[in-house]
Amino acid sequence: MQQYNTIKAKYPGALLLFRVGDFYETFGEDAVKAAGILGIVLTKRANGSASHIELAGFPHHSLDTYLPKLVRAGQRVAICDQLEDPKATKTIVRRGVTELVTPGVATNDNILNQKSNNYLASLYYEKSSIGIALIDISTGEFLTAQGNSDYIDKLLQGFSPSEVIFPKSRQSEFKDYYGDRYYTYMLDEWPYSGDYAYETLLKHFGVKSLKGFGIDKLNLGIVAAGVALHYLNETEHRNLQHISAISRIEEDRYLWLDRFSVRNLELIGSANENAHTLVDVLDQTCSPMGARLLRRWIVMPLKELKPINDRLGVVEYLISEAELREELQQHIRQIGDLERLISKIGLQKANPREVCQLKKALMAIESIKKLCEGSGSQPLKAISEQLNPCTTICEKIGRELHPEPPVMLVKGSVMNNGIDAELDRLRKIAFGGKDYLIEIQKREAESTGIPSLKVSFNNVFGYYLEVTHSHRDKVPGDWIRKQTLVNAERYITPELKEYEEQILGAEEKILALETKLYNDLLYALTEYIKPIQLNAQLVARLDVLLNFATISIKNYYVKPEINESKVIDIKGGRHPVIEKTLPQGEDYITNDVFLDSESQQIIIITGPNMAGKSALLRQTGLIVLMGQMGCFVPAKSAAIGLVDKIFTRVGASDNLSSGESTFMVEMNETASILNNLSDRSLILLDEIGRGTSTYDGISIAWSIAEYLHNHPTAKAKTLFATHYHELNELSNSFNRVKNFNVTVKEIGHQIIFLRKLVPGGSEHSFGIHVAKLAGMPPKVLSRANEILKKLENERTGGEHIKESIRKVQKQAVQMQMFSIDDPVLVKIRDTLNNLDVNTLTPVEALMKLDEIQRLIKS
Ligand SMILES: Nc1ncnc2c1ncn2[C@@H]1O[C@H](COP(=O)(O)OP(=O)(O)OP(=O)(O)O)[C@@H](O)[C@H]1O
Repeated sequence: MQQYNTIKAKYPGALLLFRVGDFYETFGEDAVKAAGILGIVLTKRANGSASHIELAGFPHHSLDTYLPKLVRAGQRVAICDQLEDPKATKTIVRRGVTELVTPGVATNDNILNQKSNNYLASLYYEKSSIGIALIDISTGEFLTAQGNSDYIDKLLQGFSPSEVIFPKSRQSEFKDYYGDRYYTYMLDEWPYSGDYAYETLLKHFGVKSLKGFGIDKLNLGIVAAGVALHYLNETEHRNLQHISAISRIEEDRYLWLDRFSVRNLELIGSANENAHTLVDVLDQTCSPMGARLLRRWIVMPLKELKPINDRLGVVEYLISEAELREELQQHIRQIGDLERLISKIGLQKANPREVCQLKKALMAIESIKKLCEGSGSQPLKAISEQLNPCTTICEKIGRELHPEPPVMLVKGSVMNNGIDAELDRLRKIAFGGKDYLIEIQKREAESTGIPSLKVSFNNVFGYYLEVTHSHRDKVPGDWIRKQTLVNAERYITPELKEYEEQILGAEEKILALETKLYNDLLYALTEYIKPIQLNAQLVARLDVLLNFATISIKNYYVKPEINESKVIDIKGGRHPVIEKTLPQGEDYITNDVFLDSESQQIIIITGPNMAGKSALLRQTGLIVLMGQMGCFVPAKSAAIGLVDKIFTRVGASDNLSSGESTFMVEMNETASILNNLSDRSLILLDEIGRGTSTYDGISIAWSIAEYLHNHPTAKAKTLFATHYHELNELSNSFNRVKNFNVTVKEIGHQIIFLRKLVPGGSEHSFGIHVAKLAGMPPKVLSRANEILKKLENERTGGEHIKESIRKVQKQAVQMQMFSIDDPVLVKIRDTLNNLDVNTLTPVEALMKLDEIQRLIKS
């Protein structure tokens, strides 16, 4: 217990699994927790003279079953092993923690999800900027970036780390922003010193500067990255050769999706667990690496023409080459999770069967290389050139490793015959010895005249000769009797014992020698980590492109035309996810959407509840996003002028289920769009302003639309779905605002959703009709209809608001005219422009303010 307590104290906050013989034991509070989580028996054992301590344990070979359960329950688990052979020591066996497994630092296949990365995020705060590093120890990826809290939040959303670490001093800041969204761990301040983190990185990569990685200017990112490595070291992960590079997340290369877009467009996850997401529809990859890369491409589409067109070109080629496509996919299926496999080699944790899989993967890569080489596509040829089947090491594995090795080394027969003379000799003794025993049996049976004589083995006294009682008197005098059974007796002889020793000794030596030879092979493999990692990346890329081709054929997608214009022209567009989930027999109604910065910048979409407004907004976002990912799109045709940012906002009550959005939050977030607009942005606003009273809502929605229209530089393309048909008035005063509505047909008291987008506004919301669809009692419905009629008759509703709006509009126009070149405003602007804020004292600032105020009053 003394040894236990010393080790336990070194890992505060971790649940310690303490190896005792064949068991992992937990004690005290840990035992109570483990018993609860794992459903194992909690017992007590005497601890010193008076007290007792709780105890719960499980057999060591069940670690793979129990460890994931503990980690998934949010525990940090320190695995404490016996570090020497108990037989070789007379005192207490030496023990130490060999791994600290946390949700974000895991290599066990049972903890990891094949199709997603398992990132650890490390954050470092400095004033209003944050540095971030993302590391996946299971794949070797290591990325860094820095920026404001919006950017960092968006990265966290996109990469969804399993654990976030940050300095203790930022606890409240982090909690205020994220609540309990992430599993977190807080570190002391000291590792965050710039020098320490920088040195840690230099040492890890064995370099003199970080320039080669292109991150030398990211001073905050460097601290976060250094601390991430420090944390891996603290959690006893020291063989990190597979983390061979770090790269900058190049913000400017990717289409910016604000964090709401990742969620609202339901790209890789949804607030509603049962909802289908884009990735569910798009993912038919053949390898885990491909599946993971696809997720990355979905949240980080491109925004430069050339790489997008390169991807689209390969997809188009692969669509036309069915045979090549199928052959490539067959080979990719053979490769398995090469990326995680090579990481295990880096961590020196790969088992013999995994090394055998590596050989198969490399052989498949050789075939893929040939197929791509012989293809008629330049980008595929380029992939072929970079693929490296690592023939030398592949042959070495084939020569040295048994073709079908067991998972565990202890089972023996891992290494081939003929690679080590000593191993061959020992095997002859161990296995040939058994033949010899049969010979002894035959010889003794003949010489003693006991035909039923048997040589057998048990754990108590090893090899023995068994004689039935009826032949007892034929037993020679030099045999030593060991055991008497009901109808037989067991004997040993000196000859038998001598052979036994040789055989058992040989088996032990074989295990030791095989272990050494196997470890030598593993070590030799570490030389190949980099080329194999590159292979894994290239295969992932190929897999995703093949996947795009496959699903484009299956789902009737077309090649989009991506261009440098500022026009989005989608004909016959569909929502890729909804079209897959419609009841049988129901067709998705296609729609055209045209947006540009000249004549149709903002479309106000009205229509009854359930008409398909949100679907239309989202499908437009998704089509743009898919096109810029390099995938074909669900439409008849799509010409997309490059989009650099997609912003999405959904009115407060749509988000209520996730408990996140209040009207206030909605407004804050909308403000952030308005401050980050560009000429190539696409904005999807879904019932903004509906979380408040009609008047407030309309006023806010109105002013946002007006702002977007009148923005001096950024004519951001906007789809604005709303229930407030009063907003149709906007088109009267703003020439780039156009009204559309999603049609329905009224037949008597019924409405039929036609779901077609047509020009023009709509007059009602049909909310009461939807209430009927939802099964509201008829009494409530008829009363609602009555009240509606009354309100409409009194004209206190729509018309009243519209009149007020018209007045506001007139004022706005007057204000604008007033502001164009008013000399007072010009003067104020010049005064402000001439200020040097850096040198201004507070008193001077006040005086300037006073001056400006007087100007206005004058
Ligand atoms: N073009 C379409 N073709 C077929 N079905 C559609 C189409 N658009 C939408 N739908 C179906 O109609 C449902 C409602 O659509 P959506 O949520 O877009 O309506 P909405 O107009 O935004 O309604 P609300 O105003 O109540 O939010 C969708 O879940 C989908 O099943």
